[in-house]
Amino acid sequence: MPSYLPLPPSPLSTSPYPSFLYPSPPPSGKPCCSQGGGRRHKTKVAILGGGVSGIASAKVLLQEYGISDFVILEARHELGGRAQDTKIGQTTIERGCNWIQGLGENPIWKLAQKWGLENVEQDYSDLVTYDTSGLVNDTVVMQRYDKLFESLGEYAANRSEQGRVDLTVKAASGILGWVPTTPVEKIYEYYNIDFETAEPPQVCSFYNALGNTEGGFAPGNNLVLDPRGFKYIFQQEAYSFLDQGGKRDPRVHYDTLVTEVRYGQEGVEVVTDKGTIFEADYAISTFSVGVLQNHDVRFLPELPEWKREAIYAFDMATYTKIFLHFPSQFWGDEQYMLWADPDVRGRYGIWQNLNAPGFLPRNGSENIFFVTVTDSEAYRVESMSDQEVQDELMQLLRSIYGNDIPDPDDFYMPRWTKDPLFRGSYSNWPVGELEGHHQNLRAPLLDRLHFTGEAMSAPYFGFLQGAWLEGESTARAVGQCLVKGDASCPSYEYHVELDVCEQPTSFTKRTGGYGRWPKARDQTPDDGYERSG
Ligand SMILES: Cc1cc2nc3c(=O)[nH]c(=O)nc-3n(C[C@H](O)[C@H](O)[C@H](O)COP(=O)(O)OP(=O)(O)OC[C@H]3O[C@@H](n4cnc5c(N)ncnc54)[C@H](O)[C@@H]3O)c2cc1C
Repeated sequence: MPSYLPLPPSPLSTSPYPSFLYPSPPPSGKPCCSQGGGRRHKTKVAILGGGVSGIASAKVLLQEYGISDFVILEARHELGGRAQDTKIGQTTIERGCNWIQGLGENPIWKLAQKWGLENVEQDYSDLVTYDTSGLVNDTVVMQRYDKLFESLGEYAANRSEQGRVDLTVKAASGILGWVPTTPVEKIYEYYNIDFETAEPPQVCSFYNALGNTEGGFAPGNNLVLDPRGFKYIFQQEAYSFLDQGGKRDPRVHYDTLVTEVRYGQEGVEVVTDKGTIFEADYAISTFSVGVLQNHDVRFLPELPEWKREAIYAFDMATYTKIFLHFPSQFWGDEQYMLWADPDVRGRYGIWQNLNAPGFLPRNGSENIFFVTVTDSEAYRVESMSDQEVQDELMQLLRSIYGNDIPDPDDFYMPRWTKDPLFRGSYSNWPVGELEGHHQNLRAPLLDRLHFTGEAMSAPYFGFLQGAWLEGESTARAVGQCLVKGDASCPSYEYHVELDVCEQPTSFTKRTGGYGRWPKARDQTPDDGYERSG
């Protein structure tokens, strides 16, 4: 048997809590319930999902271990996963990931350079704020928040060093004196926390969610503005090692939905919606934690309780960008406009100007203003029609910029939570998720069924680099088992039961300092009104 862990005991034998979903037949050597009359294909490794993690896994298997006998099973018509785009007017806009967050050694930055991806430096401090009274003097609030953010970093490090328990970001902020009460204070906090984590401070783990936005790499957040879309670099990278120009490599099965994964000590069987069964020595699941939480794929035997605990203890957050295309630009040149809603924190709060200097040309035909909503506001808009959302947005914009502004001539809003292939936009580390939970999230089952994807990356969860690096590292584990034999499989830590006293959380997860935000102004912008403080 592989040495990496004691065999997880049968879910039924360790846990009095099987889920009520389906009966769990006892695990045997063969993948559970090995039967079914569909077409059968044998392969060494079945990669489930062709997003960034799936591509990185395939590349490592092939280039580092010489394993060419793999398949990628992808439900969509193309590779890239959450790197996907559409057009508004004549402009390509990113439905999903938009920034390269962290430069230098960040593998995503390296791919961007390798494939010549067009991107522009983002300046989060280039902003104006409005509330119901008009343009707001926000300097004092910003300075206070920026100070708080610095102290939060130090406080987290000190607490963690002393072995003190994790808190929510809201609790930690409150302890340090930040209790936002005005709409401007609330939107500025939202800009610094929710706009990154896609969940509110009362949910986010102080130690783990408040990391470094550049993900430990050299500072810099660059916005991708490329007509070929962000996905271009991932697809090009895949095509560079796949056969037949990539797109037609028979190992990549597009439009193929995985419906069931049967795992045992000798291998894995993967059943698709086409009735085909892939018999693999190993499988690598790249499904988002949202997909795992929603039972979109049936696992047999049922995932053990410790695995389910890890899956449900983590969060799949929702971050929704709503794009409006106008015949002319009526907003300012700043990169950001913050709206401090008087009633609901974060409602249509963060606007981005795609016509800022250095972005799309000003006064051309492509005038794009887009707003981001998260969490409960994202769920709210997802349940509304496009027209209802557009009407609300236009009412707000007219209250800010006047009744004369034109109607949009194009509109686009994705619905990530409703999409069964994703069930949200990216993961977030909530308070209550222990390091041990996260180790359980990553741990393979019976050494045969591996789990990868952005959520499994402790330092870079949520980010593209998390997806890429985790895909690579999982493929290395599988490659080692295949090439050197089961006895050399790397070990993964996992815990059938988590004892809170033995599982302290710490603030060392995300390396690279605490410079995630704040979006402090380097200098006071010349925006035509007097600032105090
Ligand atoms: C709105 C939004 C904004 C974001 N912004 C940024 C950003 O600016 N910077 C950044 O670094 N990251 C950002 N991210 C996160 C980033 O996109 C993800 O971390 C990364 O793309 C995840 O890659 P993955 O391979 O782990 O997962 P995925 O991309 O989810 O790959 C999984 C694949 O599995 C497929 N699949 C799912 N179910 C099945 C099934 N049953 N059968 C077959 N195939 C299936 C899916 O189609 C998908 O292709 C953003 C994401 C979103 C949605």
